[in-house]
Amino acid sequence: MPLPTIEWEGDVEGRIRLVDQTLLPTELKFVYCEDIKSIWHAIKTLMVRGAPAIGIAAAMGVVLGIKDIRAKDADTFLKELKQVTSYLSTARPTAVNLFWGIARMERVARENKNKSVREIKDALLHEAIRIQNEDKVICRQIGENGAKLIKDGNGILTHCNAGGLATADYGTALAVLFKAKEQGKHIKVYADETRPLLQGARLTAWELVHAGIDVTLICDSMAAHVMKQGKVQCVIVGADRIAANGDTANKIGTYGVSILAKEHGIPFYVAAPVSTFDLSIKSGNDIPIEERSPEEITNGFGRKTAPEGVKVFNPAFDVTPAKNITAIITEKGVITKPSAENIQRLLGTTIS
Ligand SMILES: CSC[C@H]1O[C@H](OP(=O)(O)O)[C@H](O)[C@@H]1O
Repeated sequence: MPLPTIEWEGDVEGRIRLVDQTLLPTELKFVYCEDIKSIWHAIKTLMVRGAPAIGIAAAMGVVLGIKDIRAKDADTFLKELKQVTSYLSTARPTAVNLFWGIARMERVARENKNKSVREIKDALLHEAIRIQNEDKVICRQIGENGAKLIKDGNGILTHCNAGGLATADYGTALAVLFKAKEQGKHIKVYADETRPLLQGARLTAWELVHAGIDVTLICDSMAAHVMKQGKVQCVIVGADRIAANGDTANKIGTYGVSILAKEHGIPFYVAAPVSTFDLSIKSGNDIPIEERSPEEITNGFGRKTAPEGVKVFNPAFDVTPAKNITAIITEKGVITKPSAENIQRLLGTTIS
């Protein structure tokens, strides 16, 4: 049974329960967020992370935030709701799902503005839970669509974690692997450890070991060698924001892997829900790239690994150009050789 990454407990006065992913793989611990500051902190510090999971966390964070709104009328409530959503929007900049989740909540509030404040709050809670439950279905559809690209005996390289822990429970890139295994395909996965926060080593390897999938952990710098040895027949990664032309922001290092894949004639797949597309952004040049603290590199997991005062550059994401992407796997279908035209053809012009 897939592990629930994040769930709501109770009614509108309830709380969020989530897996604290910073403790994995050594400790599986559920923690509770009962106010908006604690969910903001959980997103910021990657206790909960991964674009779809961040979207769910933001939506549930809105429900935490409105607990403190005492407005009796809908107009005042909507004004105070804006303060809640503006605050949540500052947690992390790159994964568009955070802003997509918030926008869905704001839309529901507007649609219910002629009701009582209590009814609006109930509608917002239902929407947050709907977003979580939709993600469970969407990820399984991504798995179904992507597994068609996987052949029995394939070696597959992945980067970072786009597994159940990055979503409600089933993953995007890893959903394809889970589905391929369910179909009886024998696959061998090579998981990049993914410096500096090691989501590949700590999370992807953990998920795949528990799923009984053959996984080999490698350092990021080994990907080229493994490809040159003919061990990899395809690469599959997640995404945090996909521009209208198919340029894709994902964990730092993904762009380099796409170049290596191209050099070795290996298909490079991105798996992502439609909600990760940002059609308001024409190309990857416009995707905001989060920069994180130097300590993630100089004090990785509690050990000093760099001289005092050394300059550090720590972008958490990079952008893979559409020309390096063989196909984008979504719940609506597979977009081969992604471009503004075929993305619009599959998605239409708006993303709900
Ligand atoms: C299914 S989205 C997963 C995506 O999010 C990760 O970033 P972070 O761990 O910083 O939230 C990484 O880019 C994954 O590919």
